[in-house]
Amino acid sequence: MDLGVAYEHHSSHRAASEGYDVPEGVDVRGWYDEEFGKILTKDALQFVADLQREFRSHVKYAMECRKEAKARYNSGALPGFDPTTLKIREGDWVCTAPPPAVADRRVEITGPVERKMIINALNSGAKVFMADFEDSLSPSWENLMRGQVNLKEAVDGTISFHDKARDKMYKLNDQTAKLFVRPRGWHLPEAHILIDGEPATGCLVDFGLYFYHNYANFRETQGDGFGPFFYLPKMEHSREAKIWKNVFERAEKMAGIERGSIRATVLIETLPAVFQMNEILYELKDHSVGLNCGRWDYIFSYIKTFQSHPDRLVPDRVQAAQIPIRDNAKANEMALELVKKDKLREVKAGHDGTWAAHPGLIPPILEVFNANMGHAPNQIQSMTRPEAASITEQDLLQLPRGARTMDGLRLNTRVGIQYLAAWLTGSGAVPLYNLMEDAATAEISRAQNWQWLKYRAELDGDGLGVRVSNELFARIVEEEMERIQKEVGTERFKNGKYKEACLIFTKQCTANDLDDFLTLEAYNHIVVHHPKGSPRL
Ligand SMILES: CC(=O)SCCNC(=O)CCNC(=O)[C@H](O)C(C)(C)COP(=O)(O)OP(=O)(O)OC[C@H]1O[C@@H](n2cnc3c(N)ncnc32)[C@H](O)[C@@H]1OP(=O)(O)O
Ligand SMILES: O=CC(=O)O
Ligand SMILES: [Mg+2]
Repeated sequence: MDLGVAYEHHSSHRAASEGYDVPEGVDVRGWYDEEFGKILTKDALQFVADLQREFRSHVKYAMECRKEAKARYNSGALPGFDPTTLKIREGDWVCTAPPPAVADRRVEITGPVERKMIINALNSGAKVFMADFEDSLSPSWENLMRGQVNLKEAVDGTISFHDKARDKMYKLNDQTAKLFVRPRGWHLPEAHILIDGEPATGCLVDFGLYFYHNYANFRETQGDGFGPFFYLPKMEHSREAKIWKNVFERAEKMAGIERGSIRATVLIETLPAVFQMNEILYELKDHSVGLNCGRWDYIFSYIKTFQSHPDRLVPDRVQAAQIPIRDNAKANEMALELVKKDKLREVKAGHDGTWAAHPGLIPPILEVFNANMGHAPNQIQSMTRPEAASITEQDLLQLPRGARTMDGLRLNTRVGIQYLAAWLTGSGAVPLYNLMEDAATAEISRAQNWQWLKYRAELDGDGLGVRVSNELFARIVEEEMERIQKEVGTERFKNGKYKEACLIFTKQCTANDLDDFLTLEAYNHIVVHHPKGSPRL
């Protein structure tokens, strides 16, 4: 496997072999840092290696199954309910009750595992904080390992941060949000940790290190005897949930804690998973704390699943997630109104809670949920949805409606390149044009451009009925790069990774076949192996 990784000397970092004490078969290729060494202990790495060895063939098989499903969709099939699991969909079973610590989750804040953000999020007044190794984190060695250090201190309650420029100290309040951790999706490798000569599975590293170091403290101080708690992203089938169930049970056994202690909320954010919700819950039923929807990845997955279905071209993505607009009171008011409308729809549809990408959104969201949920901690018992039983495959596969415009193509390109440039330099979530952009929204930009190029989509709204072509796209890329340079300034443009981002983004938009994930290729550009004794993979 050639990951095309870079080999660099980090003058401030010592060789891995000088520091990390690794178990048999484990090779840490990321640089050595004393703080990271407290996470990458021999015992913790042994636990990760045990998980990897026990589950790697299951993960490989699940990824092969994804490929087979993709081949079926590419030859015209539509996703649908699996007739062989009808019994599960119609069966009389329930998931275990939510642990008391997280019975009320009416507003949850999300954000990367960055030190200041973790403290701000835990102090934000939200019921839950989802600390993210996924959509909002660029998975560099630095970010991942620093993130583990930060989370350990957060669970210990000792985390602090000094903003030197503002001489401001950050520390935890007495009352904090309950912590959930979102590991990476099953598809991403962790190229800085080799196990038996192969890159480890990214999410097993995220989960394994976090669980190993925090389960005991978490259960004592945060989970009322349960936990730790997780969010599970980007799954496409219940067999992937089953791997998580087995991983959880393996971890519970290692820790000597009761089965069902670890709890997880699954994000339904791929089109195939929409037809697997019961099956996913069934697999995880003793470890479940419900489902949530990931709308941005869902849109991306819709495009990806229907990549060979030109009758399903999607309209302009229009916008990503709202965040407050600081310098324009009127625009801010309008943004908050949009957020409230969106959240009202969710609470009325029976959601027990919702996500906020920024602390400034918590008060308006709480207002909507409090007004509609009253004093009940959730709507599990009170909300009945009789019509849910009659939802058909057709309902879940409606054709997209809406306009495709030149502005949409331009915005996808401008935002996609800027996001990727930020990601390559270590930022996985960025505010762009007053919206929150992360890996999922960037995937929409990239996949939508690909789809429109592939099928020479006709763009409305320009009055000329222009069709998207490689020539048109090349011109747009050039113009949008000029615009980006003007907006960010020549110096930042020159020193940033805009050109590298542009190359990766345009290559993927114009590829003959749609790459499965933008971040899978981009990852090769951020892997930095310590050179000592490391032959090319
Ligand atoms: C599709 C999905 O998967 S959604 C989930 C994944 N995405 C995310 O979680 C994105 C989360 N949001 C963010 O990362 C940030 O809000 C951004 C990057 C979009 C904007 O961040 P900033 O530019 O720092 O925003 P802004 O300057 O308005 O921040 C004001 C304050 O709020 C804090 N803040 C902003 N967002 C968050 C957050 N999500 N969690 C905690 N604190 C936050 C900032 O740290 C800053 O704190 P300070 O006043 O102490 O310095
Ligand atoms: O993870 C959330 C999403 O919308 O994607
Ligand atoms: Mg997502």
